[in-house]
Amino acid sequence: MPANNAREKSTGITTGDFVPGVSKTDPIMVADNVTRHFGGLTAVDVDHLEIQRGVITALIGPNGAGKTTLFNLLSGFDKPNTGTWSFDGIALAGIPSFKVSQLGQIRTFQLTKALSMLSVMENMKLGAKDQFGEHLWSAMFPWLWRAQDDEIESKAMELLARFKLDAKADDFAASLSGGQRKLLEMARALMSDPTLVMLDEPMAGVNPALTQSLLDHIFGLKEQGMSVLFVEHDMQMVSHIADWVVVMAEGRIVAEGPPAIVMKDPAVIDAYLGSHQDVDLGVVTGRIELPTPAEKASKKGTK
Ligand SMILES: Nc1ncnc2c1ncn2[C@@H]1O[C@H](COP(=O)(O)OP(=O)(O)OP(=O)(O)O)[C@@H](O)[C@H]1O
Repeated sequence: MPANNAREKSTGITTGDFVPGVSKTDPIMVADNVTRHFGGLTAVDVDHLEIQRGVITALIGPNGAGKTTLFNLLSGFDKPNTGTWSFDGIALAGIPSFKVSQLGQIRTFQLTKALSMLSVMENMKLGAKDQFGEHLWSAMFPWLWRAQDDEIESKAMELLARFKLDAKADDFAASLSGGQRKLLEMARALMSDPTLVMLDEPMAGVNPALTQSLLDHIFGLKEQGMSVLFVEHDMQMVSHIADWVVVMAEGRIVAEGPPAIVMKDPAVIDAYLGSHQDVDLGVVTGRIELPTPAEKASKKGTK
C-alpha cells in the first residue's frame, strides 16, 4: 500500500459520464425515486443512485443535506414516503433494519451506540448473527450453543486485537474514549461478516492519533473485499480514501465522481462554500430555476 496520503484508488466504477445517478459497472445497491418528507421539509429526494461493489464510496454534503436520513432509509431504520431500493439484488423497501443487517448490510451511527453498561466483549457478542442460544428450543440444550459461543468469543477477540481493544475486552464500554467507541462499533459491525458496511461520520470526535488507525481500518475493509459507504465532512479524509464521491445538497444528489474531479466541480464548491454568493444553493440542486439570458434581458428592458 502506498504510504500515508496516496491510497490506491479503484477505477472502472462507471462507464458513463460523471453525472448524478450514473450507472455503475457492478452495483451492490440501487435506489430509485426515494423521498422522505418531514412536514413541509423534503429531507431526501433521490431520483436514482447506484453504489458500486468492492469500493469505498463517500457521501458528502453540507449540514442538513439529508445524508443521515438517506442512510436511515437505506438501512431500514426509517421509512420513506416513496421509493424502492435493492441490496445485492434483493428489494429492501419495507424490510426492517435487523433483517437488512442479516442480509449483510450493516451500519454504524454518528453517535455511537455501544451499550455502556455491557463489557466490550459483550458488545461484540451482540454483533454476531444466527446465535443458537437466541432460539428457545436450542437455548434448552447448552451443549448446542456453548461451542458456538466459544467460536463467537474467539472471533470477537481476534477482531478486538485487530482494533487494539483486546486489552479492554472486560472493561465496561462506558470506560472507552469517543474514538475507541468508534473502533468498537466498527469491530462489532464486522462480527456479522457484512458485505456492505455503512459508516455514518466514522471520524467525528476522534482524536488525531486514532484517525489514522480508523482510516487504515476503513481501507482494510475494502482490501478484504467489502463495499464501504461512509458519510464524512472532512474533505481531506474523503480524498484520502474514497474511490468515489456522491454529493448531496437539499436532499438531492448534485454530483458524483472520483474525488479529484468532484472536489473541483462548481456545484460541489457552491454546495459547500457558497463560493458564488450570487448563486443560491437551490439553483445547484435544481429547486430554483435560473432565468434564461432572454428572460434576464426582458426583465432589464421592463425596468
Ligand atoms: N426526525 C426528523 N424530524 C424532522 N426533521 C428532520 C428529522 N430528521 C432530519 N430532519 C431534517 O431533515 C434534514 C436532513 O437532515 P439529515 O440529518 O439527514 O442531514 P445530514 O446531511 O445528515 O446533516 P449533518 O451533516 O448535519 O448530520 C434537516 O433539515 C433536518 O433538520
